[in-house]
Amino acid sequence: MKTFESLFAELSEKAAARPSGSGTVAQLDAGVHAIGKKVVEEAAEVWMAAEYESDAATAEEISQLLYHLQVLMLAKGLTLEDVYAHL
Ligand SMILES: N=c1c2ncn([C@@H]3O[C@H](COP(=O)(O)OP(=O)(O)OP(=O)(O)O)[C@@H](O)[C@H]3O)c2ncn1[C@@H]1O[C@H](COP(=O)(O)O)[C@@H](O)[C@H]1O
Repeated sequence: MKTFESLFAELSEKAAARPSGSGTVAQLDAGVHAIGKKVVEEAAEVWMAAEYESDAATAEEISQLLYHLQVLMLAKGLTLEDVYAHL
């Protein structure tokens, strides 16, 4: 099963290799402003799913929020350690 760490490693490789067709590369090219909007959008979807949808739907929305947070980390050059230092 994919984990937060393994997804971050995968996305870091995509950012470096820039394979064609990667949504992550497209997001990074769109920039911090666009990625930030996706983070806010996904956060709202998490909230709505938690209040009105199933646990499974909520878990899926949370996974999407985590993905977009990782894309934002990459766009800003932040590492897992930078974030974990504050946990
Ligand atoms: N885990 C994810 C992931 N979660 C969410 N998303 C993106 O976030 C979007 C979810 O947004 P919504 O459900 O709100 O759908 P949407 O509004 O129609 O989406 P958009 O039109 O905004 O793209 C999806 O369409 C994906 O583009 C993800 N995109 C990629 N990954 C994983 O990231 C890795 C690298 O992906 P690529 O860079 O695309 O190769 C792979 O392992 C993927 O499984």
